[in-house]
Amino acid sequence: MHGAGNDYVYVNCFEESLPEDLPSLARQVSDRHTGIGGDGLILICPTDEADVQMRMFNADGSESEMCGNGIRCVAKYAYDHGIAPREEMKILTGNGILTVQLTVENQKATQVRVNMGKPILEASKIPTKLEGAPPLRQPLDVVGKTLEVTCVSMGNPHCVTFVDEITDEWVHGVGPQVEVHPAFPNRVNAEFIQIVSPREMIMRVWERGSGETQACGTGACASAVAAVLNGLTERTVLCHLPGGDLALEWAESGEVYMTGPATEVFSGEWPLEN
Ligand SMILES: N[C@H](CCC[C@H](N)C(=O)O)C(=O)O
Repeated sequence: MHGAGNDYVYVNCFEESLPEDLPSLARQVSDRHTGIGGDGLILICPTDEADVQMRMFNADGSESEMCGNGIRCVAKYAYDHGIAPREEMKILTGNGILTVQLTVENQKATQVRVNMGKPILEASKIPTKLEGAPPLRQPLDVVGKTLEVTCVSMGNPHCVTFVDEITDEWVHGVGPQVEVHPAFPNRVNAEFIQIVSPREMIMRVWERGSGETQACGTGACASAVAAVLNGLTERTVLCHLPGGDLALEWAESGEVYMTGPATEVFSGEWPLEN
């Protein structure tokens, strides 16, 4: 499945039992040459705390607290496959229980609106060694330049840099340095944002553990919060990503809402003895 091109291999753990070593399974299935191919592995699991539980692993096998494009696909899968045939659903994540609202056409979910919860702005909870709540336009030294970054967590850590034009040099040159910068004890996702208007922005991302992806839902939410805090956009903003568009709203109530697509591409079998 994919959400705006951010593709993961999903496993229905209501029906499958998996090996202990999930990080190595994530690395194997994510390989686009020797595996199935994806930005990572997402498990759809039974839980008595919500309709389903989501666990998400990056392509390098590291587990993340939250995945915005992933939660939309988890909700779609749970609805379409009868696990939770409800248009409003609760999903347990590493960032708590989140509520999603499905748009259904011909008995299939097509669009999903997620209440992503409130952004985490305390530097120590992002976590980052930079100062601030949140760190706003803080200096971050990388090879050859000092960035001005704004850091926000949506349950997972994000480091946002506003640029005049997003280039490969930013994403593939600077992104990997930001990901592993010592200012981020748990590493970080690195977003690069070009503001188009007070209600529109363009984003590319170098993800923690996966490299550049076509979209990043939590990253888009974190970037919208950073844009509002820096006075660059209104609280409702359309985010254009290489894989598609996400509609974001940082409501006055404090919650961030994200609306976007979710697509099931194909299903198949992966021989576990691989
Ligand atoms: N693509 C995901 C984010 C994955 C973040 C992951 N790379 C991390 O380690 O936090 C999304 O749509 O939110």
